[in-house]
Amino acid sequence: MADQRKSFDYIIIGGGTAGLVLANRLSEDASTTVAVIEAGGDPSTDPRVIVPGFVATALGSELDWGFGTVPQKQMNNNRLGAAAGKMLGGTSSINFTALLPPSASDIDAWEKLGNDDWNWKTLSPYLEKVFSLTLPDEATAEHLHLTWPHEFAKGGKGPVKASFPASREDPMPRALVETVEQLGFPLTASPFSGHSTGAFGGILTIDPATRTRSSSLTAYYQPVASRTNLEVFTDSMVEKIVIENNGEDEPVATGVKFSRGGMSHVLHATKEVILSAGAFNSPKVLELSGIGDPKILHAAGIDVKLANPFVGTNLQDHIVCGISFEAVDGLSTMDNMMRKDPEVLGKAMEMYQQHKTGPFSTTGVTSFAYLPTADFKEDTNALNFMLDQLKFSSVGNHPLHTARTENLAKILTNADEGTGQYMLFPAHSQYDGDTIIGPEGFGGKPPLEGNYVSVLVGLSHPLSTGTCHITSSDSKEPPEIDHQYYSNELDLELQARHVRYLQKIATTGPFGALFKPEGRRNHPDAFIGDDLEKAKKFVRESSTSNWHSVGTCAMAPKEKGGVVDSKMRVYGVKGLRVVDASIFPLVPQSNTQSLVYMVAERAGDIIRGKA
Ligand SMILES: Cc1cc2nc3c(=O)[nH]c(=O)nc-3n(C[C@H](O)[C@H](O)[C@H](O)COP(=O)(O)OP(=O)(O)OC[C@H]3O[C@@H](n4cnc5c(N)ncnc54)[C@H](O)[C@@H]3O)c2cc1C
Repeated sequence: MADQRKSFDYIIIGGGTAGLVLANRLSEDASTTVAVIEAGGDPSTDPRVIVPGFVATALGSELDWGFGTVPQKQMNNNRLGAAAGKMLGGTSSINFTALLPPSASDIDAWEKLGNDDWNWKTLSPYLEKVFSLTLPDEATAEHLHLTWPHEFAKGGKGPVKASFPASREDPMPRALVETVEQLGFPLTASPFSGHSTGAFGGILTIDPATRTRSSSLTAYYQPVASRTNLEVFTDSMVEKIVIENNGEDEPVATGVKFSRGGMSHVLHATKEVILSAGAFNSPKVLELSGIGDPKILHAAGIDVKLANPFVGTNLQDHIVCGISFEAVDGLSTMDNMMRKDPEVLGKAMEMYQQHKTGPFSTTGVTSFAYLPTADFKEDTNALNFMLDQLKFSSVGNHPLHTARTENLAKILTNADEGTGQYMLFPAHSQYDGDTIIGPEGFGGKPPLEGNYVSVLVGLSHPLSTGTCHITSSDSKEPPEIDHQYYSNELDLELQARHVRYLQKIATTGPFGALFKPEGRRNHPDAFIGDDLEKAKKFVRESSTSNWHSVGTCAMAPKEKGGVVDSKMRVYGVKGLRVVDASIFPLVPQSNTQSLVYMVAERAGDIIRGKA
């Protein structure tokens, strides 16, 4: 044990993205004692975490919980990877570093469903509190058409450092922006404004000075690690929250039981236990502690302390599918890196070590677009049909389904809102079959021959929801994860339309000029043409997780499937909050790390009575 102290004001379960933000903020007051209990280790000196381009080597290793879904019925029974970081920094230490803030209307929808004060106005100031953004030099900014980030760059003073990965030598990001503009979708506003559609050069949470990963570990923990009122217990697996009935009207969370080095320990919390174990492990810890659906708890042999059938439900993710298009000769892609060509890897290492440039200085993703469903722009019949189907789809498998369909209907009828998030990755990608990343590494499948650029699209507002539950009382056993991707047919319909549209993007304007007209693609079924049914077939067989799982301890009124209230307090238990991606009631358009940081900062203010 780091110390002999056994009692703390706050005990945070999970030193991940949200957990370390809270650890920092709550321990600002030197008279408040804070403990963090983290299952993984401290990767502060691990190159797999520090060097952005090594990200693929961390996936599937001991730094990753290595979860996967059960076979997905609507996806040819494929089992999809469900990676999550297991170390200080959590998933912010293993993610692809893309910084895409949420859209305002999606956050406002959280308030509309019954979470008072959770709207864009109250949440957006935290963007500047969390992130600081360094602009590239003028010539690169000009090359990338970067007119929009200046205001944010001026205001953002937060500890998580962000920068642009694209360089003037790379024609792809600029070409994508110009082509998407030509297709009628110019960038409407800054992606930091909450009201933006169109394409833009991507921002990554990479420190521009050192070209290393900026995470909750580097930004929120390392600078305050010497505080004597903050203790972090690594390699410590939480088994359960201690919940007592002290004769009060409600049970009280009084401490945390965890194992370390084969020994069991208990820490006592004088104020609160805060659960920040992530979208898969937070419901697991609640269930192991006797909070959840009595049927699930009984089957696992656990006594019920508090019945709530919604724990571990409402699991959402931005399911993603993409086409890799064969590049024209001479276009430099990352395919040789993916094939682990020793000469290419050696040169890349030299560039990184000597100049902090080259493929290892980035995670590879360079540009993005938030786009509406292009088909609906002209085909109002198709749009109206979709809207009608949404009305009939109002009975889903979770009470929040109505809020989800209402939000999607609003978005579909507003040309300024995206339904798909497009991403450019400068190499081939193949997602047919199972995509669980094992020790053999990322991708799993033999690399394709040739040079490719992948354009991927993630469904911004999925209607399908799934579950994440324990099947055993043993905390070492993984939870059973079942996203039930595409179980709502409208998800398939929308995704198929987006994926079909990728072909239009890859054959238009300057971006189209980067590909061989009759070139190869990542799968024989990726030659979709106009055929929507073909697109659906490809989507079913070749989609994978965008690693944005959220929602399993939803913040919502209890009757709407809530597990926590709008102050993130677990219903029916005193002294227990959940603060992490699991509380998102509706997954918003965004990459999830930005919102996890924002939510955690706001939670810190709520707990300290500042919000
Ligand atoms: C491979 C990958 C790539 C991604 N890429 C991006 C991206 O480019 N951009 C983006 O915005 N988002 C990305 N995401 C998503 C984003 O990073 C996550 O949504 C976010 O970091 C989750 O934060 P969290 O605090 O909810 O959970 P985490 O950061 O996962 O923190 C949970 C912590 O709790 C610990 N823990 C869990 N159970 C226990 C236990 N029983 N005892 C003790 N400790 C425990 C874990 O080890 C972990 O440290 C990616 C995710 C993955 C998996």
